[in-house]
Amino acid sequence: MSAAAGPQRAWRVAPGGSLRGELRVPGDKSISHRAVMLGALARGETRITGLLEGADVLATVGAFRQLGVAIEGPRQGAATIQGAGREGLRAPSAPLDVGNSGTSMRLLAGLLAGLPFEAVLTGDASLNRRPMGRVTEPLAAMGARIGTAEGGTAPLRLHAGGELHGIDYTLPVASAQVKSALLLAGLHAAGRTCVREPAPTRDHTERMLTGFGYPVAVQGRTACLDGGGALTATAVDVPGDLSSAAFLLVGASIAPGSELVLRHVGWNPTRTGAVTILRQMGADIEVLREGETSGEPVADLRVRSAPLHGIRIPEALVPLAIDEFPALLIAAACAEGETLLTGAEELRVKESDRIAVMAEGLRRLGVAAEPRADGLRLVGQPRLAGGVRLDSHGDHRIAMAFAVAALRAQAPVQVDDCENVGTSFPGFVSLMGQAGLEIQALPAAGA
Ligand SMILES: O=C(O)C1=C[C@@H](OP(=O)(O)O)[C@@H](O)[C@H](O)C1
Ligand SMILES: C=C(OP(=O)(O)O)C(=O)O
Repeated sequence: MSAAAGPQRAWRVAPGGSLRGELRVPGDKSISHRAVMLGALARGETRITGLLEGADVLATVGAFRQLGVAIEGPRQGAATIQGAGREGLRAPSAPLDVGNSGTSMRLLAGLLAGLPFEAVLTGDASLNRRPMGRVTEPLAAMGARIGTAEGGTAPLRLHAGGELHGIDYTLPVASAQVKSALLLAGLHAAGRTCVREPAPTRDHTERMLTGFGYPVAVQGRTACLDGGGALTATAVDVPGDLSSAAFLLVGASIAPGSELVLRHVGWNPTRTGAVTILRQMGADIEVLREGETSGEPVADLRVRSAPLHGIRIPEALVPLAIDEFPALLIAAACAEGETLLTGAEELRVKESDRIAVMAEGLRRLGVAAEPRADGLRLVGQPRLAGGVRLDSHGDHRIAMAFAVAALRAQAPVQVDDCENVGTSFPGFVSLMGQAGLEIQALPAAGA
């Protein structure tokens, strides 16, 4: 856990105010995980800059150290990995505990499947409740032997051996984690592995494999690779995380008098759904400069407050904004009229049931929110209730979304169970403080 997230368990967030300034958010979590993984699998020295030093990425780093990979850092976003190829991985002497991180667990399941030694992947109570059959079943079809807990959840026991063979697999859910797990397994499978997705999802694995010199054939929604090749170490610069930037984009949009510039944010089109949705609601978000770093698009963004109106969120945008819904629902809560989210049942199996937990918090904030099996309907309010206590259920994104809601509340908002903010956004409290949102750490949830 980062020092910035600290040991505090609850926050008291001051109401009102505006967000102003020029900021840089921490590195992209998805790209950081992949940089560590591919660096560990490659031959030679991979230097990473801009790496997210959040607990989730540190869990991936820790897992590779247990597998015998020499990793220096991370320090101020810089890390150096001495990769010795997949053959260089060694049997871990204890279970690989990846904490709260679904990305670590699912991608490692693919990457480690079929190795000549046994490894156990486990996590915290939240992660060990999340569905893993979506990766273990197709991996078994490739020849992997993986034991799960009852109900297909973690801990996952990856048995030694089991020669892998390629697969042509159509994903039943739009999931970049499942796609990535199968492509990583495909690297060491005999023959060709093809993954077909029902809707586009983040393509960082495909891009980064190409950057490490491993050819991936992408045609429409199908990605294929041939097993048996090698990755070559390279340098990776990780851009800022648009999923973290989303809290600032929403906060500045809803707080009158705000203006923020966010520098060097990842601007991959498979991740920009939240900005498209906010713009459809009337948000004033401008792209100041576009570029590219390590094969990933980046941009500087300017956001100014603007009157928002409710919308029917297009279902095609849901996978492109999947982690941003806690923040987007706060924008909707402050928008005029009704917002309808559908096609988002995946939100029920994240770090918490994000539909149920957001609906509960929104109702406490005075917003009529009706959860549905696959989404939520709500009617926005000109002012949110204050003096309320909101439970994030240990979900980092929910805790940050509720904190941002205070910008439109009439009295302070208390957010409970905030430790996990350090999994994806270490330094959230101080960065928001710099921008103008005052968050006071309370010693414990009951304080
Ligand atoms: O591949 C990734 O890095 C991620 C994919 C998404 O999960 P799903 O693939 O389960 O939708 C997302 O929610 C997660 O935060 C990161
Ligand atoms: C769902 C998330 O992450 P993960 O699946 O890696 O736990 C997230 O960061 O919102």
